[in-house]
Amino acid sequence: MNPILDIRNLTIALESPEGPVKVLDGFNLQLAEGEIHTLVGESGSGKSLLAKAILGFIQPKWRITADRLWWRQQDLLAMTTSQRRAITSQDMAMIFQNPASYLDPYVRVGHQLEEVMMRRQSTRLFRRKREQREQLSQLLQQVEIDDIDAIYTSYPSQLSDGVAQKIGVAMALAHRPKFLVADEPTSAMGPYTRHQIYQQLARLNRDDGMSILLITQDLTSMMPQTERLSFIYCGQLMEVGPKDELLSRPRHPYTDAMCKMSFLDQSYPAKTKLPTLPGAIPTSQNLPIGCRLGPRCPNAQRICVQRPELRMSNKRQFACHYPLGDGDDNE
Ligand SMILES: Nc1ncnc2c1ncn2[C@@H]1O[C@H](COP(=O)(O)OP(=O)(O)OP(=O)(O)O)[C@@H](O)[C@H]1O
Repeated sequence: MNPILDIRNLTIALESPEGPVKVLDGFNLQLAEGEIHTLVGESGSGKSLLAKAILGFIQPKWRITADRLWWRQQDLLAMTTSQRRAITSQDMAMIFQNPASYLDPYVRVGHQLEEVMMRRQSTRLFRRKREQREQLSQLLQQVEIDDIDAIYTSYPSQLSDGVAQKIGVAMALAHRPKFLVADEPTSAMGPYTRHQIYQQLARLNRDDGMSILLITQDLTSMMPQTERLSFIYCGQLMEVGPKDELLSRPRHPYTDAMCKMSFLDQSYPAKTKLPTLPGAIPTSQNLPIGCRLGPRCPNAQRICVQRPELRMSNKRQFACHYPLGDGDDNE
């Protein structure tokens, strides 16, 4: 695979009163051209920070290091801010988790959408206002917004969370990006609308070759079209590989737990105690040493205070001293 996005050993350290905290700890991710990839991890595991690091939405006090943070073989960390911005605005887009973070509360939604189209598309396409309006209407229909006139004249505070999220999807897709990072893009939507939005993203993937990194807290909201999955826990990569292999035969105890928690492989009789990992996700001030899953892992032993190497097994990689199904390394 010649990845369009190649991330190796990415670490993001944030300042805290106790000193720098590695909220992302040596993370790896490779994305092939046209791939749909889902990143799964519980709240606070560093998914959004990873997305922001890829797109360059970085605060000056974050310390970011990596052996590689490459986009199409270009080193993003070696670029100036304006070089980076040019690549991001031309090739990439992000659907943010919280629409309020990118909608201006004082400006009508229609005006904000027009601004995005004007900024991101070639002006040649917008010789006439009518053309612009038509394209916007098409875009809004694609994200399942029917009452376009009403939405146009609304202020963000007048939108429901679901509609605001759809506007976020439309804004991200306006310039037909080559790479989309979708951070829980449908969390405020019902299952039918989620399905429609995922269909639309899959269409753009098929027709335009748009690569997609979908971010989610649990497997029930992943895109069904996902080809590969990555599991992240407390900033560390646990396992990555083809979706079907990981779901049918997880090697990492964390992948296994996430599958069971998402009820993917079992149906539970009424009143059965649901499977969860013991304990709670640690705060960033109390991160365990070595494998950060250690204190919650059913397989953990003393050696787990040492960080396990990422092991390669056929098309998957996992970081665990005591993986499930050991002896399967020749799968
Ligand atoms: N700007 C920031 N300043 C300080 N700490 C931050 C900042 N952004 C995130 N964090 C911390 O970094 C860790 C990872 O946060 P992040 O938002 O990436 O998690 P996440 O996996 O996206 O969670 P969620 O699924 O709830 O959005 C958390 O402990 C969070 O509190």
